[in-house]
Order: sequence, then C-alpha cells, then structure tokens
Amino acid sequence: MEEAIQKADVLIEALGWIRQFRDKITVIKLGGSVMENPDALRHVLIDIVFMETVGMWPVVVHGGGAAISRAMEAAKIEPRFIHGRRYTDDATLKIVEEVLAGEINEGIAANIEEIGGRAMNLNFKTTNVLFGEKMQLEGPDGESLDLGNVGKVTRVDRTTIENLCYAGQVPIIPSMALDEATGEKLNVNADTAANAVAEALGAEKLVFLSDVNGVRTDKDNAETLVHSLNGEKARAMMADGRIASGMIPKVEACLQTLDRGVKKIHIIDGRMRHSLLLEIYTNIGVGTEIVH
Ligand SMILES: Nc1ncnc2c1ncn2[C@@H]1O[C@H](COP(=O)(O)OP(=O)(O)O)[C@@H](O)[C@H]1O
Ligand SMILES: CC(=O)N[C@@H](CCC(=O)OP(=O)(O)O)C(=O)O
Repeated sequence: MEEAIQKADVLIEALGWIRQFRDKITVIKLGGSVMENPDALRHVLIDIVFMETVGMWPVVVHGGGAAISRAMEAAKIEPRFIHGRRYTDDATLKIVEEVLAGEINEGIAANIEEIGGRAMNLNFKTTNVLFGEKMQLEGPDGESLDLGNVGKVTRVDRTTIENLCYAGQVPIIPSMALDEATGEKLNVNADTAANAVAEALGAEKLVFLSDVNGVRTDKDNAETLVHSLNGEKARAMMADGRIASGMIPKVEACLQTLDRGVKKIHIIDGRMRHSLLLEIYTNIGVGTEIVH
C-alpha cells in the first residue's frame, strides 16, 4: 500500500507542472543521434505521448543526419559538410527528401500512434509548414560559399501547427522547406529549423534532445557539464574551440532565439530515460539551460 501511496504522491507533485504547461507549446528537436537508437527514441516518444495526453502541446521538429549520410553512401555519394551544413546537390536533395520527409517523418508519426498517441506527419506529400530561401554563407575572405539546395526558414505556417495541437495531435515536422519564390525544395539544418518553429509559435520551451548530456567544458567528459550557459560564456567557448562541430549551430541558433521571445531553451540527453519528463515536470536540472 505504501508504494501505491508514493505513486499517487508523484502524480500530485506533477499536477502543478501539468497545469503550468497545459495548452502551451513545447518544441522538441529530435537529433539524428537519438533516432539512431530505437530504444531511446521509443522512450522519448512515450514521454511525448504523455505530454500530449495531459494537455500540453508538444511539437516535434526532427533531423536525421546520420540516416541521410548512410543513404548517400549506399548511393555512392560522398557526404560533404561546409560550416556544419551538408552540401546538397540535386541527387543529395532527392535522398534528403526520401529519408527525412519520407521514412523518418512517417516513422515517427507511426510510432506515436502505435504507443497510443495521435500524430500528424507534415511533409511535402501531406502539408508543408516550413517555407524558406536559399542560404548564403561567406568564406573567410568574404567570398560566397556554394551549399547547393540548402536553405533557411523564412516563414512557418503557424495556423496549421496550432490547429493540430488544439485538436490533440502532435505535429511532426522534418527539417526541409519550400522556396515560395521558385517552388524548389530546400535542405535545412534541423537545429535552425527547430529554432525557427519555436520562434514563430512563441513556444514556452524549446528542448534539444541530443546524444550528450548538454554543453560541456570538455566535450569528451560528461562530468564537465555546464548547467547554465549565457551568451558571453558560449561565445568564449566557441572562440577557444571548447564548443565545436554540431554544437556550434545549435548554441548559435539558441542564443538568437532567446532574443526573439522563446522563454526557455534546454539541451538534454535523449538517451537518458525520461530526460524530457524530468526537464518539464521536476526541479531537477537535467542538461544545459541556455540563458541570456
Ligand atoms: N562543448 C561541447 N559539449 C558537448 N558536445 C559537444 C561540444 N562541442 C562539440 N560537441 C559535439 O556536438 C555533438 C552534438 O551535436 P550534433 O552532432 O549536431 O547532435 P544532434 O544530432 O543531436 O543534433 C556531440 O555529440 C559532441 O560530439
Ligand atoms: C543543411 C543540413 O545540413 N541539413 C541536415 C538536415 C538534417 C539534420 O540536421 O539532422 P541532425 O539533427 O540529425 O544533425 C543534413 O542534411 O544533415
């Protein structure tokens, strides 16, 4: 009986948090590295179904970088990255669409339905909600770098996403956009796509599920987790190389988004069971919170 009472206590403890986040949007970015681990992905999706069931409005934006690279290798195309972005020629774009907007997008929605939740996969074949334009990057001497069909998000169809949330469905958004001027499809970095969606929706929270426990001062040592990271510290860590590779676009985009109305941003370990619920429903600080 004591055990049952303790379980009831836990439910009551969650009540305040459930009330606080009811009818509020949390954007969850699923990184390719989490999706590479089916067990971790399943647990994350169970947490998302829990959120949806208690009346929160989770919105999923996903990448799938590792799966794209694998499909490219099978097609004998060498993946190439420029400033953390995948060089995307026409053949690569076709693969990105098949893998990201196809297999992965449909797979996440199907998984959520299997667990008992309701989801809607939003892609070019169903409903596209991300619009963008080609991204221009500059090299060290100011020369323009050609990334091919890579874009940034300029507009988000907020009404469609909010209507789905209101109807109790979890929107699942792949990191691809449609160029409204040319009708071309664009490959978008999933971290920047998640930030654009959170900004457009004025999300209460933006949570990145990654394959590390957060930002670390030594990227190879989990013990060096930074619990709270502000802009000044983040810029210093990027300048001296402590923040590197995939963490750079993530942190840069987070700092920009905080300036644009999203209240809280966290980077947490998607492989840790229930890290998402712990972040939302408890006072235990898991991962790194990005602050002003
Ligand atoms: N200071 C740092 N702290 C933590 N991870 C870092 C840091 N600098 C670089 N990284 C790298 O960033 C990676 C996470 O970014 P990324 O590969 O884009 O993941 P995801 O697919 O989850 O978006 C980590 O696996 C780690 O190797
Ligand atoms: C332009 C660009 O780089 N797009 C990314 C989109 C997927 C992504 O970002 O996936 P992760 O979140 O798993 O890294 C790519 O092609 O890999």
